[in-house]
Amino acid sequence: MLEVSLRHGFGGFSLDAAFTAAPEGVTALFGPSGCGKSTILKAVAGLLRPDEGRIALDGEVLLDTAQRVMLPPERRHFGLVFQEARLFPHMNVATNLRYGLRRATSGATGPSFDEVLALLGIEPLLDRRPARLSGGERQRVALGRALLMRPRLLLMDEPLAALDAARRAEILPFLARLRDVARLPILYVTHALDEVDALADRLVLMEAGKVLAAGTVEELTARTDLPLATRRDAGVVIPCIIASHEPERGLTRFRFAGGELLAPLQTEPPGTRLRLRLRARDVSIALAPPGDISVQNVLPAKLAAIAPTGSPHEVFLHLALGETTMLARITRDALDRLGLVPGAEVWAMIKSVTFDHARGG
Ligand SMILES: Nc1ncnc2c1ncn2[C@@H]1O[C@H](COP(=O)(O)OP(=O)(O)OP(=O)(O)O)[C@@H](O)[C@H]1O
Repeated sequence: MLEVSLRHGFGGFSLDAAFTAAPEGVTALFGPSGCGKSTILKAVAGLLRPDEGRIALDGEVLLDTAQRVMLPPERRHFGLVFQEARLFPHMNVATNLRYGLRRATSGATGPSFDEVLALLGIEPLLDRRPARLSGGERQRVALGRALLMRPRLLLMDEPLAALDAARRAEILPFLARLRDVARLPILYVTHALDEVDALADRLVLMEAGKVLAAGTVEELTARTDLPLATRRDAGVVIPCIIASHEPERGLTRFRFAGGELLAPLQTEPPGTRLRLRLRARDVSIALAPPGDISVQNVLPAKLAAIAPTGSPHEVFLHLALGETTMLARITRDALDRLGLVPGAEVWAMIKSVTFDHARGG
């Protein structure tokens, strides 16, 4: 486990943040520009000495300002990936990757050279120089080089921010595979919610140098008291599994901890784990199961709580479907017309669902 506790000041900005990251999987530092995400990453990497702080990985202290301990970056054995790939321009891809292998942490295990090539799909690029690669290809090579150093932790600072939408979509599945295969803690800085949906297991929500909340993506997206809830795409992210395909209807059936959902036909085989984002604006409520409607997904739910949205005319409903919480955003007028009160048994009608990438079998 990575434990981070930091205080640092730059002129008008002060950082005061503490959080932990799980031994495996992606912990995303998420928040608006200037909230201190990169400063945290630099301190964890050993590139910045904070005014005060303590950082430990699996119990080993890397920084403790009170004890005057600060391990230099090279002794931390962390892999770093930035917005721009920072490859050696005069070396081809193969040589850039072998550089990573030469710097590998001695005694550490990890994917082999060939496994990294296959994982990131970079075998066809081996003879090329970085100038002849697309932005997405360069980032895949940078990831490969970082992975071949057999790091104990991967630090990624907005690795997709410099790419256009098409390149981002191309590289996200590679990052998801890397997360599933690498068995490392990954600290991932981003201000893009689609990257959080696709990659993050845990979320550290930041604002103005402070940690607002930390927890699993499922927990935090189900809260209505955080800035996440003010976004147009606010809504819960829920883990689910492909139960079956119904190709003649063009549908795939998903199972989650609160029931089943139908969505447009997917290509992954049954058994594949995915996460769905159910936007609160796409969930509406009925008191009785409606007939003759186009909405595919109508599920029984219990109204657990009613919460403000920040708009005087709309409210959030926290809906309990078995173990799963869903959010609906409806008008106050609808709330009054239906006479909804906590405890009410309702039907949740889900107009659409959006997907992230496969989550490792
Ligand atoms: N070396 C520095 N000297 C002075 N101020 C700095 C320095 N580095 C960062 N800052 C300031 O500290 C604050 C936090 O910066 P930081 O880069 O950590 O934010 P961020 O959340 O990563 O932002 P972004 O998403 O835009 O990269 C900002 O106000 C920034 O201007």
